[in-house]
Amino acid sequence: MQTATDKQTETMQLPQTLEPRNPGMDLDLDWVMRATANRSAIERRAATLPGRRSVKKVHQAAWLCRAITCIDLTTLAGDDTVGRVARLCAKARQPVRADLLEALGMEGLTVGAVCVYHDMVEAAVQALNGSGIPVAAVSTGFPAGLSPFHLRVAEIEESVKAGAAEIDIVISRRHVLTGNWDALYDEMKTFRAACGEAHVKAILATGELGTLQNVARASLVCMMAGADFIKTSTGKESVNATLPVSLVMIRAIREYFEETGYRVGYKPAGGISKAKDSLVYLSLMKEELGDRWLRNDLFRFGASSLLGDIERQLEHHVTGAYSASWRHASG
Ligand SMILES: O=C[C@H](O)COP(=O)(O)O
Repeated sequence: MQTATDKQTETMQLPQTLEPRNPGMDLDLDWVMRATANRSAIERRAATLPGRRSVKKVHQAAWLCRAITCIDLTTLAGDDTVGRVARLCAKARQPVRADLLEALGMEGLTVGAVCVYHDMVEAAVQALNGSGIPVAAVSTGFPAGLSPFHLRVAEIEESVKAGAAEIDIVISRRHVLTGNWDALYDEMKTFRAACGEAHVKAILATGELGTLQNVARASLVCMMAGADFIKTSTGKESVNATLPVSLVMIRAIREYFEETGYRVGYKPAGGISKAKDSLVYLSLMKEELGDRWLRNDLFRFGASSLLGDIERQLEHHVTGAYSASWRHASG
């Protein structure tokens, strides 16, 4: 008989490439200026999310495995070394202990990508050779994005040359804060072109954009300029991924899809370290955008420590030893 995990696994044969691409469009300033965000309504809706039973217990292990496939396993530290990146890549190839994966019928499971600074791209590409796991490089003067423009463009080109298949660019927050949407569009379009065949994620650094309305408008402008993903944060701002910001960005993605027919991906990043939070995000994607956005070509977590907690929770699922806090959180 087919188990719930089997059913989930069927739809978990995930593409490792990000299709279809968003070609972008001309900047539509009227549309951008129409975008608003009602903070209190957004916050009320966001507040209901974590308390709800987001995923039935019988499906939790399969959903946690799905969350793993959506992780951009990240190290972005000044003291990164080739050795640390090699260890991270080994974890990316086999994110959970083999006996747990076997017990769950999830052999062959990998994370979505490995995310590093430019200098570590080559080491990651080598360590992931043959695995099909792409390397994502943070770029354009990450995290502040304040280096000379031509150097930011050159950094993208260097990372692509070194083998990065995905580029996580940071936008100039000042363009948003001053309402200079033309400048943001041109910047994003130039970054997009420099990526060539590599997919581009636009990091909005939402914690520095002032208002949810700015988040909505910046999301639209980056999608119009051809972003394949929009991403909340670098992980280095004082406020990173939050549920209210996620709702605003996800709804911008929905609006863009309804208007253009192109699907843009979503990547919440920074401070997501608990398995139960990953389930809240997956439920949010399912409720707001539908099942298509539950695959890793359209959804990623930017996270350095989420995998460890998911592995612990999967162990509890396999051994039947749920922690009291997990039981409480998941109903
Ligand atoms: O893009 C990924 C973030 O930098 C990771 O942030 P984190 O270390 O808080 O998980």
